[in-house]
Amino acid sequence: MSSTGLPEPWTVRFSKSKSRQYFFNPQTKESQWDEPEGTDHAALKQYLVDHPLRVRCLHLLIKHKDSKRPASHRCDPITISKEEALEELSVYQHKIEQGEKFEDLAKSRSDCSSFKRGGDLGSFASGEMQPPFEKAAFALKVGEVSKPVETASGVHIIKRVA
Ligand SMILES: Cn1nc(-c2ccccc2)cc1C(=O)N[C@H](Cc1nc2ccccc2[nH]1)C(=O)O
Repeated sequence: MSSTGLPEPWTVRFSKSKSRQYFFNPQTKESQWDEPEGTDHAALKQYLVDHPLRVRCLHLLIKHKDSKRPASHRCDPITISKEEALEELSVYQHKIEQGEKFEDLAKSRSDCSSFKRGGDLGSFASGEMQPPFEKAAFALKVGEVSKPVETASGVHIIKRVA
């Protein structure tokens, strides 16, 4: 039995087309919706808590002059330095710690086009976001807020919501 709770060599994957998880045997190339016979259901459940196939996050992005796309619905062009962006982000970090709603802060300040949805990026799997963002997002527990995260887009605060 592997740490997944699945009998070897079964793995668990996510079907984007069906928006549900499925099970795949890399030896036989079989795939199926149901858990394979002999699955330790409790161990599989815990594995998926510790290793989510997908996460859903909100984020607040502050771009700077060296961002890969230094443009925003808020103002063009963006001229602040990365240091100034980090300084401003720390103000929002404090507001979040003081209980201000993440969505409201993202709507008012985020330079990502997801601002209109309170920074909601929807759910995503590994491989869909820039690596530093993915690493930070998948390390969060549901409800947790990250420390500042730097990507080529700028500097972010991330909140995992599912
Ligand atoms: C990844 N993504 N999703 C949306 C989005 C999602 C839902 C609704 C509207 C927009 C926008 C983006 C996006 O790349 N936006 C970029 C900025 C950006 N760069 C990111 C890097 C990682 C995660 C989110 C990021 N957002 C932009 O507007 O210049």
